[in-house]
Amino acid sequence: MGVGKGTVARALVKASDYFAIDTDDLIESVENRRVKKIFEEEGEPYFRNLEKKCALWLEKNVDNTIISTGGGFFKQENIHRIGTIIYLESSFDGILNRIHSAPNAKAKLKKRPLLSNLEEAKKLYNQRVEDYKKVSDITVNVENKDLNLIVEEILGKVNENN
Ligand SMILES: Nc1ncnc2c1ncn2[C@@H]1O[C@H](COP(=O)(O)OP(=O)(O)OP(=O)(O)O)[C@@H](O)[C@H]1O
Ligand SMILES: O=C(O)C1=C[C@@H](O)[C@@H](O)[C@H](O)C1
Repeated sequence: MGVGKGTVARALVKASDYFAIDTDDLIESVENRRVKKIFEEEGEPYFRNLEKKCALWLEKNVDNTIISTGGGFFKQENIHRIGTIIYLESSFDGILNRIHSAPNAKAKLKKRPLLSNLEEAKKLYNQRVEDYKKVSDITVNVENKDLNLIVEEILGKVNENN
């Protein structure tokens, strides 16, 4: 949430032949409602089940594509069969600064139910940070780094990895 997935994905599309999709966007599209509404109206397990369905579909049907994912998507059992996993690394404060300095900061915070309580969000970040490192094939630090450099690093590391 707020680490720059969307921004980085859009820059990667411009700089390469890849196209990009986003798991939260796919889920919102098939449900015809926002993630926040899905959490409110159906609860988190229902959302996680949609992520699972999405993960199985991605594994079977999507290749050579940049897939940005929701922050909890890494837990999907088939994650390694979907593709190369890139971790955009940042401190919690780095993420918060990003979100707060975004021109649409208020809307962004409203959209993300798990960010509504900062203490809880920090707890979740601390719980996940080691798992993110473990699950990823490639790590790119994005804190205070120019977008062009991030793109260059990702494309370089993906080439090395394949
Ligand atoms: N390398 C960067 N340098 C400076 N600002 C950045 C960089 N990457 C992203 N940002 C800014 O940080 C904010 C959050 O980025 P973005 O919306 O891409 O995050 P996200 O991870 O896709 O968030 P969410 O999952 O909540 O949609 C945006 O205002 C964006 O312009
Ligand atoms: O970190 C998470 O678990 C989430 C992040 C968002 O992108 C959404 O996928 C949803 O709000 C859950």
